[in-house]
Amino acid sequence: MAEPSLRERLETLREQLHSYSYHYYVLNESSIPDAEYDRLFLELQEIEAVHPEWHSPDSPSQRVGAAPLAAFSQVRHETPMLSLDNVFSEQELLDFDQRIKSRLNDSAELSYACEPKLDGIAASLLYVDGVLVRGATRGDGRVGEDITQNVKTIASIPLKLRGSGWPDELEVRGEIYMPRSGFARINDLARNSDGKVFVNPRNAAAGSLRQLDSRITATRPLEMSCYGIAQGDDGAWFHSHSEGLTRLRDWGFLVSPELRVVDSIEGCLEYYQDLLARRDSLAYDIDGIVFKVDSLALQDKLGFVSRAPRWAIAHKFPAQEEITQLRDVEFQVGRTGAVTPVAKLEPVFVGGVTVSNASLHNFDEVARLNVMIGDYVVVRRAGDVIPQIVQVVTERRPTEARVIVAPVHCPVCASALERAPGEAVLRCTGGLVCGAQRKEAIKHFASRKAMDIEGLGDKLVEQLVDAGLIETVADLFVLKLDALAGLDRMGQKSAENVLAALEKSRATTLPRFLYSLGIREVGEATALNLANHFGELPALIAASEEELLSVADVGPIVASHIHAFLSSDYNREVINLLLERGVNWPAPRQVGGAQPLAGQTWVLTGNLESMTRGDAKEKLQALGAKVAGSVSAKTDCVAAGASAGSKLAKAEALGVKVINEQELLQFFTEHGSSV
Ligand SMILES: NC(=O)c1ccc[n+]([C@@H]2O[C@H](COP(=O)([O-])OP(=O)(O)OC[C@H]3O[C@@H](n4cnc5c(N)ncnc54)[C@H](O)[C@@H]3O)[C@@H](O)[C@H]2O)c1
Ligand SMILES: [Zn+2]
Repeated sequence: MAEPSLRERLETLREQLHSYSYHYYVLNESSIPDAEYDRLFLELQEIEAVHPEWHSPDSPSQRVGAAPLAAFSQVRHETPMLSLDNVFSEQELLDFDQRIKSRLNDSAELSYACEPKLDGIAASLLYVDGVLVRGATRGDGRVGEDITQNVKTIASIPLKLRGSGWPDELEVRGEIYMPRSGFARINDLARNSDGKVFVNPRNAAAGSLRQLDSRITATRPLEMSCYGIAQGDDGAWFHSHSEGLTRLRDWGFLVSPELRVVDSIEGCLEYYQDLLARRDSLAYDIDGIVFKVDSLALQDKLGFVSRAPRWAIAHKFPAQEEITQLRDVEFQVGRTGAVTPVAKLEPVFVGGVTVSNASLHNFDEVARLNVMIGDYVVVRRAGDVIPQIVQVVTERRPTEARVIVAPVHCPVCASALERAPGEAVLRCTGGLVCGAQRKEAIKHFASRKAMDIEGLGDKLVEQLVDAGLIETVADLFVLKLDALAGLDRMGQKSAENVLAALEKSRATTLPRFLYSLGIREVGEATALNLANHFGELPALIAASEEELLSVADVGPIVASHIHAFLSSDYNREVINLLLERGVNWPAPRQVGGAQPLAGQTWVLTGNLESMTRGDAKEKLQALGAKVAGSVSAKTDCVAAGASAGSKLAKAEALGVKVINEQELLQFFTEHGSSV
């Protein structure tokens, strides 16, 4: 009874895997996440293991990659380019080690080379007499595509070898990949120009490399990291994998700086944990670790199976892309009124965390993804980037899937939504009438770089607004102890602390104050420029759009935002209340020519006792100085606090003027900047 259906399952799996592989290897797209592919592949292998009589040489389990595209000329690999077997758990890795040991009668010399498993596309480079003569893809492992012109555009691939001692013929293998920063860059470009947006760096690398026009490849940020040497008959010039790679490095190839050799499987496990912990901070995607028996003599003894060597294994990391269902879409309103569609997902474990929300950014993105409620989607969480929906698994779209309809009214205040011409973003027109915008505006006002009100975090702001205790930022300064202490999870002591922090925050600076107002597109730098330019608030409020345009870094759009904000009666009322309720900053100094440090570059280093480095920086900037992070011959002065280190030493070496904290304080006092 069960037999026929298992057989059917096998056929379905083979068919599906063939189709996914075709998309992946030939079209450079993924129909499903790798993790899903791996699960299906494993299921296939398990059925085939129980039913060896169903063996088929054409099964995906027996094959490497896919046949080359006819558009490229073909390259035959003298030494086949194989795949790797995978393990997903510590136990499976220990089993691998046991298998190795039981195959080798003597495993005394057994050590493993450990390398990151870069997620890109495998390539082979052939050098004759030290000159690159051919580049090829893996293809189906025996026949690949000739991509010589394309690999020549990749800067980390030497066209001629450095040093000496290479064999007459050298075939090097490695992974061509796209670093995450380059991937983000080309996708941003594509989004802004309606170009092709890639799902992940691997697809981007494959698509960029397999171009018939190498000029396109040349514009793509690709790199190649080498991890192997195809041994010809005269493979006697190196005796271990790691030795071979070290030679490659000498000859000018990029070899992973993470390469290590360990003498036991425990060392492999440690290596795995170490790199897993650092995964997000690497410049490129890796999907696991590759462990290889280091000794070539032992590799020879172990040999190969159909699609992979016995002496190597890939220990995969938890997936950074997973499949899940889009349950619903909610609309969030931000500080500037931008309405963001947020995907509510069936919770899924991806990139090391459980993800249940993902931003869909805006309606252009919804349209580009062609995503509907109820769809199965691929969620990617890699590096420190927030989770993204990168793709819809169209073949699994349920019949009851619903279109995501853009709202016409703000979900929070019911004001009309508008979409400025040429903008992808939908905005609530309610301004501070809108509760959502108000909450966000208050959170921003209290934040560290703004009014820096300690203890007034996001949660508390929400509570205060929801309880009707505050409506605007000005209301913060008339909060009563009883009301505060009466809030959930608050208590007398914390309430007192919040009031003390509010009291303390009243004394601020003009740039901070301007920044804290949350005017669209007015960040810290613009706020500082505005303060320096106008010197005092009334002059800024009275400024026309034209006058605003003469401020450094203020263009027409920013000028119109500033003008609109400061012209609103509502906003002016809030500003007046803030001033009435005690928010203040030091009186202005002479504006313009009176900036004693104009044109100078200063560097702050070491620990200051009387103020934070941020405060000192603000004061120096207010006096006209540019504050840099490193010392050079162009530095005018270094202010060094206690235990200053290398920057101080460098200043001294370069003969740059150095002052201590006392002298810095003195300077501030002389120039009317209170501390
Ligand atoms: N999503 C899909 O639809 C789909 C389809 C087909 C394959 N896949 C993915 O591809 C995998 C199978 O593909 P595969 O056979 O190309 O390769 P693989 O990723 O399982 O392992 C072999 C490859 O690893 C690469 N590699 C990276 N670093 C290496 C190193 N240091 N040493 C040796 N090799 C290194 C090489 O390119 C090599 O060819 C599957 O596990 C799946 O995740 C996904
Ligand atoms: Zn609103």
